[in-house]
Amino acid sequence: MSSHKPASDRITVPKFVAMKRDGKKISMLTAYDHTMAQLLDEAGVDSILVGDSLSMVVQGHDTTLPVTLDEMIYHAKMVARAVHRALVIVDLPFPSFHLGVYSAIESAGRILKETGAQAVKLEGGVEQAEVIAGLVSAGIPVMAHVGLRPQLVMQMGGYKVQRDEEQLLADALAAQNAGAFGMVLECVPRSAAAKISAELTIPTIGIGAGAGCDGQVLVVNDMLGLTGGYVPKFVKAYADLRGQITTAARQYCEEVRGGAFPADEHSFK
Ligand SMILES: Nc1nc(=O)c2c([nH]1)NC[C@@H]1CN(c3ccc(C(=O)N[C@@H](CCC(=O)O)C(=O)O)cc3)CN21
Ligand SMILES: CC(C)C(=O)C(=O)O
Ligand SMILES: [Mg+2]
Repeated sequence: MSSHKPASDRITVPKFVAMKRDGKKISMLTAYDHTMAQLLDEAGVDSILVGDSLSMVVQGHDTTLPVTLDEMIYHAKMVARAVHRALVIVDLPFPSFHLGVYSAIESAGRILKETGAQAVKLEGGVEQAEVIAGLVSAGIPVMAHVGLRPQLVMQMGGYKVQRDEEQLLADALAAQNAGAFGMVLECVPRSAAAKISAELTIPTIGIGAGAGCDGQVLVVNDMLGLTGGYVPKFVKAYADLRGQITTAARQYCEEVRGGAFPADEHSFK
């Protein structure tokens, strides 16, 4: 299916960055497949993240560590095929950027070549500055991810609010200086997030980081009320799709069992 929208509608990396300068808040949501990406793009979401959260949300793992680069690429292809306006960003999974700049370019290069996405995201600030700079010098737009970094869950022993302001600012500045075009700020006190956002020229996209960020991101399953297990405190439920899907599926089962479905209009003469 070809797009009828002019190419000028597309949110490119420079347009994404300009939204901060223009004082426009940036909306971002995750998506992992074609249907959801199409819905979000048509709803006008500015950016769609193919997050490694798909390890938990789609694949049912306990952490984001198991998802592979090949699996990220598989999902990113479905998403990018559906999206005409939003900036599509793909998470570099653990440990596809930890073996040095060379391996990071190999991983991120595959994402850009094979999926149709426009940028990658990686967890890290100060300690990933060299990798960010290497990717940028290869022409690959990089979003950083500072604060709570779910790929460090084994070291942290859980998902906790990150309160070391000095470290947070150092990470954010290192990512910006290395050439990142934006960054996610995850699970940091809102005062720290606001201070960092004011300090930086590139946009900050908050998740559990308060209203002072330049944009917001949520895991789409969480905000739609689709997540079955634990949902973090920073999530707002904009729908109850679990309830609606359960009701619909129950009704279907009843109607099949009782013979009410299919009616004549759902079959052929
Ligand atoms: N469905 C889903 N939504 C997410 O937002 C998400 C994932 N999965 N998986 C990867 C990470 C993990 N995330 C999480 C998970 C839990 C907390 C959490 O429990 N936070 C505590 C703070 C506890 C503390 O600081 O001691 C909270 O009370 O919300 C935060 C972020 C965010 N990401
Ligand atoms: C929640 C966002 C920021 C993320 O990294 C993910 O979905 O993996
Ligand atoms: Mg992620």
